[in-house]
Amino acid sequence: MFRLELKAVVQRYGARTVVNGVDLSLAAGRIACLLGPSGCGKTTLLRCIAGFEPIAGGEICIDGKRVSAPDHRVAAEARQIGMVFQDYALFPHLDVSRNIAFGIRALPAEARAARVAELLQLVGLQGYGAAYPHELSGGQQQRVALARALAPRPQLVLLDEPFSSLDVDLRERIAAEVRDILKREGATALLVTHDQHEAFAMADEVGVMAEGTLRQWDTPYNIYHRPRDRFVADFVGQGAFLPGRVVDARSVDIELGRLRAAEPIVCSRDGALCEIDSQVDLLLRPDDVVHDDASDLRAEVVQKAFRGADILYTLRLASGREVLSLVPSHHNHALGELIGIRLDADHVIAFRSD
Ligand SMILES: Nc1ncnc2c1ncn2[C@@H]1O[C@H](COP(=O)(O)OP(=O)(O)OP(=O)(O)O)[C@@H](O)[C@H]1O
Repeated sequence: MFRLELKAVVQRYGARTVVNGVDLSLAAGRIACLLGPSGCGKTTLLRCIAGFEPIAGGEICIDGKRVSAPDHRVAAEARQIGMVFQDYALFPHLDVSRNIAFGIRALPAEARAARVAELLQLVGLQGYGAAYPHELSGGQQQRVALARALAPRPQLVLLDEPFSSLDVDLRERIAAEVRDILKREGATALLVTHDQHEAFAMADEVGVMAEGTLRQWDTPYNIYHRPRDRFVADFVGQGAFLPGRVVDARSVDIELGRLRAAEPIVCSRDGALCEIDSQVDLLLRPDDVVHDDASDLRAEVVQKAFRGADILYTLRLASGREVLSLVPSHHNHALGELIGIRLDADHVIAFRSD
C-alpha cells in the first residue's frame, strides 16, 4: 500500500482546470518533489493533498484511506499532515521550543519535552530552545519550521517552496540537510519547487508538471537522462536539439558528425528503439559538446556565461543552429571567435521528428 496515492485528480478554479488528471503514488519513507514552471499547478495540487482545496475529479488516498473525492473531503486537520511553507510561518512570540511543541500540546509535559529535545537535536539546534525566531538565521528558522511539522509524527510532510527565501548558495546545502533530517525521521514527504537543483538534491522521485498535468514521475537520474518528452528535456537541465538520422542501433548522424552511443538509442516517450534511417531530434546537453583545440570541427562563440569553474558557451554551427558547451573557465574565448569542438555523449536522448 502507498502512503500517498492520487488517481486522476482534477481541480478547477471556476471554469479553469488547474490540475488535470494527475496520477502519482509515493511509498512510505520516500521523498518526492513536484517540479515545474510558475503557474503549472504545483501548489494547488499540494493544497488539494493537504485538504485545503476540494477536488473536481479523481481521488486522493493516504495510507489507503480516501481523504478527497469530488463528493468527500476529510478536514485538513484530520489528515495527520505536517506542512512547511516558504515563509516558515513561525510564531514570533513563542521561543523555539514552544514553536516546535505547538502541534503536540496535548501530550503530557514530560513526553512533550522529550520530543522537543529529540527534534532540536535532529535539526542541529541543541541549545537554541529558548531563542526567539527573530534571533535565528533563515536556514535555522526553516529547520525550526521543519521540526515543528515533524513533532506530531505526521503520516506525510508537505513542503511548499521551503527554501525560496534563502540565498541561492544556501539552498542546495539546506535542501540536502533537510533530506537527511527527513530520512533520519523516516518521514514521507512531498516538496514543491521550481528549482531543479533543489529537487535533485532532495528527492527520491521527481514529478515534472506542466499546465496542470504530470509529464513524468521518475527518479532524478531518469528525469535528466531519460526525459519522456521535449518539455521535460527542456525544463530539466540545459541543452539544444539537433536534427539527425539514425544509422544503426547505436549511431546517429548529425551536423557534428556521427554520434555513437554506449547503449542502443531509444526514442523517448514510448521507449521503443529508434528505427534505422528514421529522422530524429537529438538532445545535446552542454557536457556532450567538448571544447578541443585539436578538432577540425569549428563553431562560433555567440554567447558566454561565466560560472566560476566553467564557462557556458553558446556556439553557432555552420548551419546556423546553436549548441551549448560547458568548458573549464581557463579556456576563455571572445565572442565571434571560432573554437574547436567534438562530441562526447554517453547518453543519447532522441525524439522522433514530427
Ligand atoms: N485561489 C485561486 N483562484 C483562482 N485561480 C487560482 C487560485 N490559486 C491559483 N490559481 C491559478 O491556478 C494556476 C496554478 O497556480 P499554482 O499556484 O498552483 O501554480 P504553481 O505551479 O504553484 O506556481 P508558482 O511556482 O508560481 O507558485 C495559476 O494560473 C494561478 O493563477
